[in-house]
Formats: sequence, structure tokens, C-alpha cells
Amino acid sequence: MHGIDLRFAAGRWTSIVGPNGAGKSTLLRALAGLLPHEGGVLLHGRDLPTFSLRERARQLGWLGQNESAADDLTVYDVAMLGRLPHRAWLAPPAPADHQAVEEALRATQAWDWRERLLGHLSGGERQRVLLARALAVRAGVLLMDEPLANLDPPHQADWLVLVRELVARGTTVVSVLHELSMALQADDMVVLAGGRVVHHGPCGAAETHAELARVFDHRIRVRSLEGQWITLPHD
Ligand SMILES: Nc1ncnc2c1ncn2[C@@H]1O[C@H](COP(=O)(O)OP(=O)(O)OP(=O)(O)O)[C@@H](O)[C@H]1O
Repeated sequence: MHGIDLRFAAGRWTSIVGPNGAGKSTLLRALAGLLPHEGGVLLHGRDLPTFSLRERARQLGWLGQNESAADDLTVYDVAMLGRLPHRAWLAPPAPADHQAVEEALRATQAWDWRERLLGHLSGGERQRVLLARALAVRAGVLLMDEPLANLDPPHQADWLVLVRELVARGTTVVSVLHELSMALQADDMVVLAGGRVVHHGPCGAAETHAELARVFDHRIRVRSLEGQWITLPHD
């Protein structure tokens, strides 16, 4: 990837889209500081590498694609991992940690399975627990790669409500999404192709829709349905 110069406005939701292999996951991992790269990433105007790992983990919530997690942990303990950057070394969880975990598990409707082992959950259930782990951090910036993977339509809709609530409270959300109709619900869209940013603009702008159609070889169309932008396949 090269020539990437992006600024993500605080308190907005940006979706990153583009064809397979465009570099979406690579960009997100670079933003999270998980990938060695040239150039720099600034968080609140400060170089990311100057943050300690603990500080960075408090500031940046992360939900990766095919995220690994210990299958023999309970759902509750997995979500509690999100609180590690806030806890003193070997200290037991404080009431605030338990509160954050409960709120995160309830927000993803995973609270009822809190005693179950992660390894015993379905793909979509597991994804909701990993989302809860990311939410439990209560970071100001939340980076998510394919957060809707394995989620059924009602839980996709719940995710949308959740993201809107987070953004309304001032969280900055950046998500890689393959489902373009979901990606168009964001405030802003970054369109990638061939390792380059080909467009960065509001999801409602005609120019964004035109770039989207172009990078997908005009095999999609963007249409408005009941006040929402959606994409339709096009021959
Ligand atoms: N660990 C790696 N080592 C070498 N090349 C990689 C690695 N990860 C990704 N790539 C390459 O970098 C390019 C971008 O990959 P990336 O996973 O960022 O794309 P993407 O836009 O997220 O794709 P998809 O829609 O298929 O998930 C691809 O050509 C891929 O083969």
C-alpha cells in the first residue's frame, strides 16, 4: 500500500470498503499499530508508537477478522480480557471492570451465556462475545474488521444501533465492511482499490456512490430505499 493520507474525524463512523485484496484489513491493522509500516499513524495528534502498549490498548478498541481467543475461557472471562489495559498487574477486577463487562455483554446480547465456554458457541455467538470484549475496553476509538461476520440480520441491525449509540457518545468508529448496504450506513466511507485510497467522502454523497460503483466495475448500483442507501447487484 502507498500514498495513504487519511484523517478520521473524532466522533464519526467511517467504513472502509473495496474489492478483495484492496488492502482494507492491511490498512486497519496499520491504524491499530499491529503492522510494521513506513509513515506514521497519529492518535489525538500524537505518534502512535509514543504511546505505551497499555495506553494504546486503552485508547484503541480492536475487533480483528477471525480473531483468536482461548476456547476454554468462559464468555465472561473473554469479555473481561477487554479490561486488562485498565487493571493493575495481577489485581482482581474492580467493580468498574465488572460493570463494563456486564454492559458490553448485555449490549451484544451475550449476557445470558456468560458461564458458557467460548469454544461451545456458534460462529455468530462467538463474534458477539468478541465484540463485547472490544466494547468492554471503552476506548475512544474502535477499529473493527468485518464485525458482521456470521451475524444474522437481527444481530446485524443490533450492531448498527450499537455503533450509532457509540458514535453519539463521541466514540470514533472505523470498520471494514464487505456488506456495502451496511457500509453505506456510516457517516464517511473510504474506498480502497489496489492498495490505494481512491475516495474518502460522506456516505450520502453522489461522488462516493459513483466511486463505489466504479471500483466494483459497475456491477453494483447505489439506490435510496426508505431513506437509506443500499446497493443492488447490476448485470
Ligand atoms: N501477511 C501477509 N503477507 C503478505 N501479503 C499479504 C499479507 N496479508 C495480506 N497480504 C496481501 O496484501 C493485499 C491486501 O490484503 P488485505 O487482506 O489487506 O485485503 P482486503 O482488502 O482486506 O481483502 P479481502 O476483501 O479479501 O478481505 C493482498 O494482495 C494480500 O494478498
